[in-house]
Amino acid sequence: MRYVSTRDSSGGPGRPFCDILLEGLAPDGGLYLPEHYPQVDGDTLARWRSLVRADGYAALAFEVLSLFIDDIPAGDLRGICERAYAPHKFLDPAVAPVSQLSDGLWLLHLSNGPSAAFKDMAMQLLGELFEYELERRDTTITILGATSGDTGSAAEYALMGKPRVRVFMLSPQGRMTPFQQAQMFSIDDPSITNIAVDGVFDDCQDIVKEINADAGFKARHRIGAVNSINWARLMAQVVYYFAAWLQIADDDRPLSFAVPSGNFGNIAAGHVAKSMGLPIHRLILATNENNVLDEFFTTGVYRIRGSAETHETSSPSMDISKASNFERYVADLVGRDGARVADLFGRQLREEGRFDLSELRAFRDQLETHGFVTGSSTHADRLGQIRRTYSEDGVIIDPHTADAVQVARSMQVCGTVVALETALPVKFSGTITEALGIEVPRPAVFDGIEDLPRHVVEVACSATAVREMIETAPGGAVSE
Ligand SMILES: Cc1ncc(COP(=O)(O)O)c(C=O)c1O
Ligand SMILES: N[C@@H](CCOP(=O)(O)O)C(=O)O
Repeated sequence: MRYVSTRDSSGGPGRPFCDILLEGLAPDGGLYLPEHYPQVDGDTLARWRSLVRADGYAALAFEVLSLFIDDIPAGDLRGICERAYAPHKFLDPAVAPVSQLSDGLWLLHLSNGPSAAFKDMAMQLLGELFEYELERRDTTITILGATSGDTGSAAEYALMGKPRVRVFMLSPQGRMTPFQQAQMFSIDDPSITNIAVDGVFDDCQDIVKEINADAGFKARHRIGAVNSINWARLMAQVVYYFAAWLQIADDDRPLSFAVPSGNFGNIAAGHVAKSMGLPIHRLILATNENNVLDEFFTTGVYRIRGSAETHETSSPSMDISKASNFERYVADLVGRDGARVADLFGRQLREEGRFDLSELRAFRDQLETHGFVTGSSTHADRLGQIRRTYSEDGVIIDPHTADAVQVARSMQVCGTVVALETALPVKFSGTITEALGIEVPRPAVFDGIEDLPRHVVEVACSATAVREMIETAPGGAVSE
């Protein structure tokens, strides 16, 4: 499989997987996509159903990833998957189990990994892939990431102690929950630098993109990415849509997935799974009050918002108003026309802050072809769904999962619906206590993290300031 940038109109040959794994963002500012989505037929799905039952999640991951990666020998890739998805790393050895609520809605549990959020599902794999490829090339990488609360700790847990990796993680100062801050900032590792930026998540993400666009700096420091701008993140997330379907559907019937959405990574993986032939009826996209994506699917207009218009909500990890991965979906909508994507994302968004695809035939047909339906949720909705799910089923869901459950329950989608559970409630205990009046159970592994010393530096919202930090930190520039 070869990969091309969403903004590439050259028609030239694509790049191999391991190159784009390390590169993250394409040099033209676009995001990498596979040249085509590999197709999976009914016989393969039937074989995978037996496989996942007998051999578990890692075996399924190997099968799915083999369709996207042809530059790692099969035996090595199998080992990578087995290490990434070793059952002992997850609170449930099934890795991504499902359960059903009494109203019929299913939950896909994705937050049983080391950092208690769905990001672990991809980040554990990325940690293994980076280590493997850096050793094979005998080189190093400087990971520059942005987090609104969950990507950061998942990445740091996955990369901590890996000798060829340095991490610089930007987060919006004061906008993460006390638990999320404690999780990240308590990490005491000289190769990990937590940077609290005076801004919102989108500012952090913009800094990451600006620094990536500086080709000289990127090459000098071997800048790589762990955000979902890195295709490997999305690819890993595709696996659990298959895992859910294989666990729930015992025939060929389609399922719908309700996905709490911010940066459009999680649901983009669902779009890829559907495009590969997984029987998916609807992709139900749920936003919080920061509803740029809901607005797009309702009107055809994509209008990004600045920090002043980005609400601080009780599902804070989704306080995002510029959804990075949306570019991948738009590339599919415009038939992989790289020049058009470059114009929409590289020019129109920068100059006008918006673009309008309402007249595009593919947009008008998207319900038929791609199956997106959307809605948004409020603080009151979130509290209501947390209360309802607890009182009806004794299950505590986190506020982001509650956004998905709210939108799923408010829609008349026929057939079976699976809501993606994206974090453990302990990460957002304030909101849970507000809803239920109880303390949230805490896995023993997180006991006392708030009392540990904090390792974080505060910087102004500027790429220059971050560049300087990378430049002066130990293990700096690489000389060829
Ligand atoms: C807990 C949680 N749920 C949902 C999301 C939304 O996922 P995505 O950004 O991939 O749309 C995020 C992060 O953005 C998150 O951290
Ligand atoms: N919710 C994320 C935001 C970054 O998204 P990513 O999927 O692109 O890494 C977070 O918690 O950091």
